[in-house]
Amino acid sequence: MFCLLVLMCFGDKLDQKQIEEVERVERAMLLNSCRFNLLNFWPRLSKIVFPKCWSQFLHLRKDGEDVLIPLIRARMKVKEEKLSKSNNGDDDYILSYVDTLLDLQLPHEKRKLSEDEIVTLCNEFLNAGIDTTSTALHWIMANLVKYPQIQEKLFVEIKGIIGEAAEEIKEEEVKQMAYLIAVVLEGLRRQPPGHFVLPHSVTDDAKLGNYLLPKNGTINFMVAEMGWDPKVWEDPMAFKPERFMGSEEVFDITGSREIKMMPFGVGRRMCPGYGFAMLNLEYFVANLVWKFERMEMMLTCLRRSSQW
Ligand code: HEM
Repeated sequence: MFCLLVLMCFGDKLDQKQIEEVERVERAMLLNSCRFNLLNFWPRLSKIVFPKCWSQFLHLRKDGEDVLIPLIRARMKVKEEKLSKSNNGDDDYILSYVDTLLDLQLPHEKRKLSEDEIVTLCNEFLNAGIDTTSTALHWIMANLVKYPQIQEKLFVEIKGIIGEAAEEIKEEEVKQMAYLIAVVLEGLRRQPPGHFVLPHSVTDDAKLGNYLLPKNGTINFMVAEMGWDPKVWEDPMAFKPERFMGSEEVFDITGSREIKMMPFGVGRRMCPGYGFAMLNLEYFVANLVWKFERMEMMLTCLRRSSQW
């Protein structure tokens, strides 16, 4: 997952050492982010009140820049070389996240992003996309191990669509697998990777039931509890993908019609990576179930043949 996101971010396959460096700086930033939140309360004052925390933040930030800026500059060079080539329709060039950031023109300020801003956006992209997806994948696979009958049903669906001989399930095939999609949705309902969204604030005084939400007040949402609400979900703590089956339409995870769960948030600030995350989860779950079940079958045959 990490290598995939790094490839999408920088467009080049990095070597193991570079990947490890990116992982080290991203992890350090992520693990310390709660502590550094302290500095947000009153930024000018908190720098003075918490000097140790501030200097650790600057140190980690500098460490991150030292690792990411050379990768961004290398990408800039590759992009310039590509532009200078007469043949522009060149084939193995992958458009990366950094490419789009380098092209971006801020409409109001009429300027491009600075290197510093690009580093921040790459940090956000990598930190927001990696642990969320891998945590969801871990939980879904754990449920499939716990409930072999669900795994079996999924295996039968996959076999029916791709045929017994196929080695790998492709991107376009996973979208035909209704039960697979239901398994992924049930995983995100039952164990959403984030129990909250990012902090939001109300732009005006608002009333919610008997409560007043004052203008600029920070609010958040109990994402996990929404998915476990017995008024909305029957037997909410059970893992039952079937609850997402039986309707003609695919469940609306964006909450644009009604909000029954919101693992990716909803509205304008909803996770921009939700389509990619869903595809990743469907792809990995399907291929893991397919490969390991087939491997298990082969091992059983081998075991049997050795007994004969
Ligand atoms: C299962 C996987 C994922 C889950 C559950 C998830 C969930 C979320 C949630 C709850 C938010 C906050 C939304 C809000 O505050 O209203 C968010 C924000 C965000 N996500 Fe995801 N996410 C996932 C995967 C990804 C991936 C793969 C990417 C990128 C490739 C990504 C990029 C982002 C970014 C950049 C933001 C910040 C958006 C902003 O500041 O407005 N996420 N995500």
